[in-house]
Amino acid sequence: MEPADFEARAAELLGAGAHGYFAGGAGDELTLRDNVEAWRRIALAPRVLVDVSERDTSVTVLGRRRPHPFVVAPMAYQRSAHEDAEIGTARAAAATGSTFVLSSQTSTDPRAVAAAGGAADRWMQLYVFRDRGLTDDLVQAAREGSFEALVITVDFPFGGWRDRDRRSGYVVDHAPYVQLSGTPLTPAERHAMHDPTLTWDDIAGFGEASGLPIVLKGVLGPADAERAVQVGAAGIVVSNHGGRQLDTVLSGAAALPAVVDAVAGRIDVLVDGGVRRGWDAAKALALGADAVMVGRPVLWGLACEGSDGARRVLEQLVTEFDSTLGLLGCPRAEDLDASYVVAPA
Ligand SMILES: Cc1cc2nc3c(=O)[nH]c(=O)nc-3n(C[C@H](O)[C@H](O)[C@H](O)COP(=O)(O)O)c2cc1C
Ligand SMILES: CCCCCCC(=O)C(=O)O
Repeated sequence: MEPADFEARAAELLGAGAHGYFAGGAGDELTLRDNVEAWRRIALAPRVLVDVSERDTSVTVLGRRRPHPFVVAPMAYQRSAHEDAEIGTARAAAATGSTFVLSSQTSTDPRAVAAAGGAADRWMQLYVFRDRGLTDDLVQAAREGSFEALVITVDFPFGGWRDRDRRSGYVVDHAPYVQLSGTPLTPAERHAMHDPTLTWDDIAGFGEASGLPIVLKGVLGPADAERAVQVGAAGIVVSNHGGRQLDTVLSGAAALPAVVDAVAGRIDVLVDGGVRRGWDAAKALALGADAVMVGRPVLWGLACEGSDGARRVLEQLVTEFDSTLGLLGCPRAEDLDASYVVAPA
């Protein structure tokens, strides 16, 4: 099976509830679809007669050189996709030189994920729960597991309106690491774990408590990007949470240029939502992103072939990205700029 077939095959393999949870978005899923379409609408503008015999796909993020710009997005409950779960995804990331972000709603103990990933790059995504003890435990696990950064997700004061989950009545089929009780929790109960009182005033405290750089995930506008700089974040992820929170918000691709302008190189900017092909990543870097996060495609690979499937998805993205640099006449990823794309008017 080709990685391109994983999405359809995963729909057959997974139960309707789990598949709807993984695939679905908020409301009418307009943003979910627009995330993918927005990258497709941006045209590439190649240069010719450039020596592209050697290419350099590497980028620098959080002060560290990385072999390519693909970061595995944090995704909850990966055991519902495949028994390899987060350990499988972390191994796939390590095998492909991808940075791996572990969700707060991991099915697997972060220390076990860290052990499986070895020396590979990994960040911990942090949800701030009403029960701060749960959040503190995750920060502690991040320190013990040598996670390099904390990715605080700021677009989830509570869960989005997700019709697929409401209709299916989906209940997570295993006990995640952060488990409030032995009883399986419905999505609504899980959504209610999140602390909706979280504000900008709280962010610096997480950096101080953890000693780790903070990346804020879920910023969509220049004013919030500026505030992220002011509170000392090391980076932001321009993201609408894969279209799962508020339907009809703008795509990461559309939001990116204004955020990049506002940040003006002071901190790193990542983007996610709808990145499906290597050339999508090239467009993101051309518009000023330092790296991209990829979500569902990795999950589909995991669901179909476990860790090997997730690895194959990432390998294909990296190969496509490398090929894009060559055919675009821009052999170094870090030389991509706005002259290589034509965005829709
Ligand atoms: C099933 C699923 C679970 C997710 N869980 C989390 C999570 O625990 N924390 C988080 O910050 N984002 C979470 N996200 C959002 C992703 O990190 C990312 O922003 C999004 O999936 C990117 O869009 P894409 O799937 O189109 O690549 C989740 C996304 C999916 C699809
Ligand atoms: C069922 C609620 C889980 C919330 C955490 C996972 C997440 O971010 C998501 O988008 O789903």
